[in-house]
Amino acid sequence: MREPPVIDHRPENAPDTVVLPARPEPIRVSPHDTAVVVIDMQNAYASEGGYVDLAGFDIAGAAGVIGKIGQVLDAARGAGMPVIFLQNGWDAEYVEAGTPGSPNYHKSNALKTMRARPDLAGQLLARGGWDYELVDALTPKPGDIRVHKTRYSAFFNSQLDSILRARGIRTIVFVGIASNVCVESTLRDGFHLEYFGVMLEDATHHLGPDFIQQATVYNVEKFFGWVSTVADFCGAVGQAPNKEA
Ligand SMILES: NC(=O)N/C=C\C(=O)O
Repeated sequence: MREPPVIDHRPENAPDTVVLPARPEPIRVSPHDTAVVVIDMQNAYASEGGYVDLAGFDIAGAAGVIGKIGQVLDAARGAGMPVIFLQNGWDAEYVEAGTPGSPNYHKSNALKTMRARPDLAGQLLARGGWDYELVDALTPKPGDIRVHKTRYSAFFNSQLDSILRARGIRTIVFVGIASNVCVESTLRDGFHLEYFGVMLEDATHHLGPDFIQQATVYNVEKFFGWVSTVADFCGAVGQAPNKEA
């Protein structure tokens, strides 16, 4: 079988690019125009006692993902790529969460859990609280960027698009939780905004049964972007000249 062609959106012979092995095709990336976007690695989504644990989802896979994301971030920072952490949630009064006139009010499992358990009122995904904070192991380093978001897609009503465009970013490497909700929503919106989205499948984790992860990987690979792995990402960007050098 013939090898698939390398996907490359830059002029021929653009400097400082490396080929990232990916499905369905390898894709050429450059530290000059690639950012790593870390979706919602907050206690809410990755720690025992956080929102998704309290809401009854299985978070057993989250611990492994934290370590994988740490490897990705070390490689990205070493290559001079921007690292952008998204944090999902709302103000302490939950104004940003929406009223009963918002679908979010009815679909958010955090809001539903708090309505079912009044002892948790004010604790889930509220800015300033433990649940909203990033997990300790992924504390941002100097130069990393944090962006607040209030809905599943990190592009909606946030600073993300401006931050990426101001830095000339064209390719976004996605890691984080949950593959099938905020990662996929953001990658899809990125596609419609003309970003090339790459999901590192072993640095993401899903909410729901295991087939859900496969469904997201299928959607990304077939319709919205590219799927790669932590080892391939670290191997590829490890060869890229550091743009600060
Ligand atoms: N970060 C996410 O994918 N969030 C998914 C569900 C939620 O925030 O309720």
